[in-house]
Amino acid sequence: MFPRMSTSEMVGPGDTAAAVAVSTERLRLRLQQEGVSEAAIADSERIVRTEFEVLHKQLMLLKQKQTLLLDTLRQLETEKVDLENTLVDESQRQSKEYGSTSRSKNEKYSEGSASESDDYNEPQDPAEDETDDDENIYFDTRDFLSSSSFKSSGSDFQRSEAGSDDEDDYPMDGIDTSMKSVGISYPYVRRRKKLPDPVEKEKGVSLWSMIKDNIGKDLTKVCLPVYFNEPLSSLQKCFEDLEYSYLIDRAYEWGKRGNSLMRILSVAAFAVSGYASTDGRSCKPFNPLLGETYEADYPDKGLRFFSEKVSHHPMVVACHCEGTGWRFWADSNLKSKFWGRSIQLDPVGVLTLEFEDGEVFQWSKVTTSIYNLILGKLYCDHYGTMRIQGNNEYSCKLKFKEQSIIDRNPHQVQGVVQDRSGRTVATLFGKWDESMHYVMGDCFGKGKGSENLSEAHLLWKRSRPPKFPTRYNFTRFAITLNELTPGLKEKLPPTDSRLRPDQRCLENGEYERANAEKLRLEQRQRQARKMQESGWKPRWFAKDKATDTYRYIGGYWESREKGSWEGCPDIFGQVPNDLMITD
Ligand SMILES: CC(C)CCC[C@@H](C)[C@H]1CC[C@H]2[C@@H]3CC=C4C[C@@H](O)CC[C@]4(C)[C@H]3CC[C@]12C
Repeated sequence: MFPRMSTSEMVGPGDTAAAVAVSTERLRLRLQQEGVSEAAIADSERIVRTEFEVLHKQLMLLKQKQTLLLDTLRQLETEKVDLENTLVDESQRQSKEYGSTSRSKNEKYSEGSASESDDYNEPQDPAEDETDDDENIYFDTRDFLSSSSFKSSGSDFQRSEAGSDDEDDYPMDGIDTSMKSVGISYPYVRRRKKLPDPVEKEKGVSLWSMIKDNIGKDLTKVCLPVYFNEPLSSLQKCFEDLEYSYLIDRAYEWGKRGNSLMRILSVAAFAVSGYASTDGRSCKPFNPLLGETYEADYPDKGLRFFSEKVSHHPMVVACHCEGTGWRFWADSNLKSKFWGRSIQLDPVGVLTLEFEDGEVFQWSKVTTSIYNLILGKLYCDHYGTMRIQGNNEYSCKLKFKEQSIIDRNPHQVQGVVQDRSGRTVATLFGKWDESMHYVMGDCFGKGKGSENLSEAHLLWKRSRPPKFPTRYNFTRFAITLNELTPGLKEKLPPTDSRLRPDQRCLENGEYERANAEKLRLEQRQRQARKMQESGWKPRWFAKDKATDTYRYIGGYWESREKGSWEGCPDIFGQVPNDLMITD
């Protein structure tokens, strides 16, 4: 950040004579021409030399001062970042210590003063300024969750902690009893619980050392060595958003029973739940090659998912998922901004969830920022407003609170469900990395007390961390995504992410080979722009002109059935000579 000075440049005043040689030759000649005496000439020479020395000393002193100043600045910068990290670590540690704090009821809700929240009742205006009032409307969920009133009603909140390994996928604790039958008919599928043990020992490389050479470039296009990657592609990462698909199953069931409020509440919980897997993850997913695909056939979740990289410039990934009684699709493109010590990612694109009965919900993702690129532990946060627009009675507005460095209680999400007249019928609150609850009515509205918060009902709770932790901080679900389950390899098209060699090598911990393969594929990928310009089209998606989004055109699972993958290029293989770029 600051120009470093080499020690040889930092010459002290004592070195002046050695460092500078002033020539008085021309002066002497000139004075001789004038017939000045030798004594006067020698005198003049001495005067010039001493004056110059004084000047030089002053210059050196200034230079030294500048160096010191730069060092102090550098030191301060380091200390500032350290301090920020300590604060963040400390607040995270504190927020983990549930139950250790017990505050009085009055104190408990003091941060959630009732008066500011009437902005929820305003008609929805996309241009409205959302940040101004954000600071005040969040009450402390941590304190609420540790309150005795809540503990009694949610006594089984902790229960799944001790549960057996497999019941985790479908947690029932705290959920309406009538919903317990949803999804129980899905078959059991055996999936792996750990990643392969690494073959090689990994080397540490500093991220900053990589970034500093690439300042000013688009960071998504910077080629980083494989150590910064996790063994998943962005296509597979899309599927991570569906980890808690049982919330959509419940939403479907609620709607079928005529309870559209519970339907939208479950959909809202689903929209938040997708963020839980980003907690503690600090590696980059693989950037898929143009035309790369990923399928996830998960009968154990009652769904099948499919995604394809549909554009390289800009990078767009499209996905389509068919569940039991619903369909979900999205295309996403990230706009990134580099802020020096952090990167801001703004997802562009709409997520759509359509139920068999015709009810449709649409929403967009909030902003994600990645912090501590230079120093400290990398972490990400999500913030902004998410609006879930329904085509029926209700819509929902969720606010993801931006974390500040002194935040005792980060990752908070709060929201309201409103009917068509704009009346708030239910309130949601929780944390994107923990759980979401709802309360009937408008409990943050004007003049409302927060007493009814003790009536909160659990909508979603994050699954337990895996039994075998990975260096990538994968969730149990993420661990299963790149698995080649028995018989699957033979059914996959040659474009599936699971067959990408560098990613497979990384998963196996063969870092050297992974790096070599990554370089080779990146070289290949350079033709992507050319391919796109010369009319390349995605194989399974097409752009819908009316909505400007990519929609699945169908046929993937049918081709898979037949095992015919004509028109699916061998994107991971060697580049045929006629396609090589020679420039
Ligand atoms: C500079 C590099 C090495 C470090 C950054 C790596 C990690 C933290 C970054 C790289 C890509 C990022 C993901 C890209 C896209 C999305 C979709 C968005 O809707 C939620 C966040 C999420 C899921 C991001 C989370 C953070 C992420 C995983």
